[in-house]
Amino acid sequence: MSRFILGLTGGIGSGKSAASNYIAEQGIAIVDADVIARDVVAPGTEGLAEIIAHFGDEVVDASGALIRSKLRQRVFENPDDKAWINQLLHPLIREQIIAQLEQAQSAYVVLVAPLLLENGLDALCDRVLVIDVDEDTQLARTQQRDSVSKQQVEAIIAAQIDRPTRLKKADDVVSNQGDLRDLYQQLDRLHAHYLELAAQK
Ligand SMILES: CC(C)(COP(=O)(O)OP(=O)(O)OC[C@H]1O[C@@H](n2cnc3c(N)ncnc32)[C@H](O)[C@@H]1O)[C@@H](O)C(=O)NCCC(=O)NCCS
Ligand SMILES: Nc1ncnc2c1ncn2[C@@H]1O[C@H](COP(=O)(O)OP(=O)(O)OP(=O)(O)O)[C@@H](O)[C@H]1O
Repeated sequence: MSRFILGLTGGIGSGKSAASNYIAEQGIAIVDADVIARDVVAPGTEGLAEIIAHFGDEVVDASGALIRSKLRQRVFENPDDKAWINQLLHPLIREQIIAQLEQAQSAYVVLVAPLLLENGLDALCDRVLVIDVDEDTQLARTQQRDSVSKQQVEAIIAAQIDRPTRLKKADDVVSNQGDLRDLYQQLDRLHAHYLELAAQK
């Protein structure tokens, strides 16, 4: 692929969506793995049919839609269930990511994925930007956003790459410990840099 692809990652609740929404406002195309992860289990998909065959009818509601909170509980309480859902969904997600990256049209393209480094999706990218916060901030912001227990967020953090390893793999790091204005200021500088790098490619 000749276009410049920025991989954007970070742990749960680090601010990936806040960062990518801001970059999107600058006219940059975003491919979001979390959005794709929802599409591949939408009603009527092969992905959802396999989930029902494995977990049973209790993970879907009366309309046939996946009850995500139920699956989340199963997946992050049971390592075998987590391994099973990952082996089902990660190839489907990867395939869609590649298709969307090929179609994206803008000065550069951002691939946002919580498991960018864990799943080797960084191989698709020219550069990796990590959104970084400490674990207390991850816990506080995720619990404020979702109705989810501290224990469950801790289990999700434990299922992701550890912070020092993530930071070591980054080309660029943005700290999101401050307020959103502070985040946007750091992103403004990087965006200008990415436009230059993309123009050189
Ligand atoms: C378990 C599910 C149904 C829970 O859905 P829910 O709507 O509650 O959460 P959502 O999808 O928004 O994910 C929230 C965050 O959890 C983390 N997370 C999700 N799945 C995983 C996973 N398999 N391993 C580690 N962390 C994960 C990410 O940081 C993500 O941003 C869902 O996360 C899922 O289908 N996960 C498997 C697919 C996957 O790996 N998605 C991540 C994108 S590649
Ligand atoms: N700098 C900030 N100050 C205060 N709140 C913030 C800041 N950045 C993000 N948030 C809030 O913290 C929560 C988590 O941010 P966001 O959803 O962007 O994280 P994420 O990395 O995309 O999470 P996930 O991995 O769960 O998809 C959101 O409710 C968001 O509005």
